[in-house]
Amino acid sequence: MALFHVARYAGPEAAGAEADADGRARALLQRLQCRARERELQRQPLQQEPAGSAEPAQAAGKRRRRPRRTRRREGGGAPASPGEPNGKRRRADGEDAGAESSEEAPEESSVAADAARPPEGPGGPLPEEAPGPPAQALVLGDFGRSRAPKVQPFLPVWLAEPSCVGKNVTEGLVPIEDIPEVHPDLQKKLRAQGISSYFPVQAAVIPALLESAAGGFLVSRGGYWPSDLCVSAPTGSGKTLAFVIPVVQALLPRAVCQVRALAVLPTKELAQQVSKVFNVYTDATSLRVALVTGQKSLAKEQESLVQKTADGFRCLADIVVATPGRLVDHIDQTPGFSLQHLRFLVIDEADRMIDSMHQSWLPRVVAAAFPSGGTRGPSALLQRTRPQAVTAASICCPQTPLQKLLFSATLTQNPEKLQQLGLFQPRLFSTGPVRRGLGAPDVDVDGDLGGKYLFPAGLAHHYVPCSLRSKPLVVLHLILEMKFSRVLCFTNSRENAHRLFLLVQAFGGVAVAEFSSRYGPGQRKMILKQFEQGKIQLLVSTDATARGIDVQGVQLVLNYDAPQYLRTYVHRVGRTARAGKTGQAFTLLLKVQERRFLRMLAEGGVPGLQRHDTPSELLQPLVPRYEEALSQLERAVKEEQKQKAA
Ligand SMILES: Nc1ncnc2c1ncn2[C@@H]1O[C@H](COP(=O)(O)OP(=O)(O)OP(=O)(O)O)[C@@H](O)[C@H]1O
Repeated sequence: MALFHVARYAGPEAAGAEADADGRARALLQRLQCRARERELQRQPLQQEPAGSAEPAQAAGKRRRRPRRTRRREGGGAPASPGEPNGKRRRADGEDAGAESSEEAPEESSVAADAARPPEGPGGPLPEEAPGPPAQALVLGDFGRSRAPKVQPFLPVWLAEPSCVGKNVTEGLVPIEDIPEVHPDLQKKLRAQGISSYFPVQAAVIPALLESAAGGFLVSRGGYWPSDLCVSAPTGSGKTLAFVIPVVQALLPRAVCQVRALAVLPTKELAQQVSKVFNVYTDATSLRVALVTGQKSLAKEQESLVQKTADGFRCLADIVVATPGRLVDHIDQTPGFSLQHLRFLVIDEADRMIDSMHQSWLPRVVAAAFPSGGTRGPSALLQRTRPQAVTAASICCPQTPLQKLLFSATLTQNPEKLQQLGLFQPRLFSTGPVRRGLGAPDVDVDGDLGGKYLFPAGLAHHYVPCSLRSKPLVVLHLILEMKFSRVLCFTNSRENAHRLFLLVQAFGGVAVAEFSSRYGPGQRKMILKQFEQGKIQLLVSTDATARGIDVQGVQLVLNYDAPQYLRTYVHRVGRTARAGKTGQAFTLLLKVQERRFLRMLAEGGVPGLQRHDTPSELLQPLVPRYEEALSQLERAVKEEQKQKAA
């Protein structure tokens, strides 16, 4: 006889494959429970309900639908070809594969949450397949009988009590001269770039980083290792300069050329963007920046990293900006590429990089930075060991510490995920919301009740209810009506991006281009450049441009396909309203998507979401041209399919 029934508790942040597997298992369990309940109800109605009452049947019907809802994916429709496969995951080339997909591992997926939620209704009988416990048995996690109380996260102190940073980049600016610790040459460069004040996140992080690097390349005063830093601030709030300035300054007194700073980013485009910023601030210094993303051949990249000399190898780069896969290639295959002097490891878009930890790039970097075999020669003097307690012995040898710097607009608050990064006495800088403790509501630094993430103050959020057939028409209407010169439109798959691009092109009157893994890195670079230059009015893109990409003057972000996860929404809409500017975000929603999407945004604390209706009278004038464009699209798609088959 079973004494205990253990109902498993799934944490709120079930993610990735685990969540999928869990979700499937739970959906199966729910289906079994529902079936058992239906059978029970069929037996009961004669006792409880008057004959002919429709309620039990309805109730059973309602319950029957629940498990199906947990599996549904709201991918949105194909632009012009309903019935086409939609939202299919596709591996893009190299590092960008994950970025292309709209399926960012959910930080907290509502679908998973739905699946994890116990079946509703008190006193529901247990399924026949799983006979109930004896009356006197202790039932652990008895979800079937009572609703499980929401588990409050218990956060470590460093996560629960961050250093608060102002969220608004138009307020609380700090004039450059008010942070005199920044090197005069760098101040001059900032001014030359048109920057006269630091944004709040920069004003908080730059002095903290400079202070932790005050001991030069060696451990800080008193032999203490510097804390690793985590920075969570909204999109477009200037996080890049928050690490570029202090890293460049710390490396300026360059005794010998070694890789002392490494920035790892999830996509080639982002890495390129960050290396460009490093180049601006290292210009006219002796510091060299190398970009390793796989855009060039391995041999070409090796030439920028190391040079063979008579007695070994000479390092050519002080700062390396890399994508994780290519970085590991160089650790494995580039003779003389050493990370033994690495002082800063910058992990930008850190939550996304944690998702890519299965590639094991971080353990490889750490192993390369702390070689176990011991070093010979002059550098043996600075041989370092992993962080340890400060003792008289540990401070008698000079040591170069390795400091990890994490940045993201959607930094995870999940200690288990962060633990994978092996952070040393971490310190968090956050624009909130701050979790004040068990049961207390989240409060942001300005005292407002906040949601999960913060958004740029100048961003206006809208949603547009529409049907699958009218989606492309609504896009055309919005673009033609609003007359914005730079619009970024996101789809959930590269097929959708391609078809929408072909359709808008066939419609005419809009300078349109597409951005996805259909194009090679060189072409993608050119497309982004043209978009930045204003030669492209509408860029239809997969999520490859959703994160970090900083294109000046994007006034409108259109979610042609609604994003499935809040994190994806935060990053997509964050391509506009950057650096204190204003911007608009419109999300097209099918009827079936509305409820879930609005709930997701409400939980995420999206401020002032507005409904924007597009009555059919407004769309009507576009219909004749649109239908012509549709037939052109059909022909183009057939032609492409023929070419593919040939
Ligand atoms: N102090 C400043 N004054 C004016 N503009 C700034 C300042 N700091 C950064 N910027 C500009 O703000 C824009 C956004 O900066 P950045 O790309 O670093 O944002 P971010 O916080 O990294 O955004 P995301 O989370 O989307 O990657 C850039 O164009 C940058 O040049």
